[in-house]
Amino acid sequence: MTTATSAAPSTGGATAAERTGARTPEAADLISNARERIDALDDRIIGLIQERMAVSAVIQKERIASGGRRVNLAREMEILTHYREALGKPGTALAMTLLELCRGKI
Ligand SMILES: O=C(O)C(=O)C[C@]1(C(=O)O)C=C[C@@H](O)C=C1
Repeated sequence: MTTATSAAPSTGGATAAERTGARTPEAADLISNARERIDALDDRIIGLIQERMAVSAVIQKERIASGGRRVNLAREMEILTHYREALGKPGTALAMTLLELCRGKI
């Protein structure tokens, strides 16, 4: 087994081991590739959240213009349940954060 000590010029001279915490070049390679996929997924997730915020703003504007309130708690309960059923308890926290991003703090 070789150790992961090769320097990476594109990242300020840190070794693959330092960048990834791996102890072999093979592990460092796998981790680097998987991190690229995670970065790409995070970019898509952020884009989807921004799209969700825009759609939510359309709904809220229309409801307020029609004389209604910004917030619809019954709908928020449906969303919280949806996320909790899909992701467990942390899903509820995630949905609450999404709702805060979309309608502000209440
Ligand atoms: O579905 C609505 O009625 C919305 O206004 C959208 C939304 C959301 O972002 O999901 C935002 C605020 C409401 O309190 C409930 C849900």
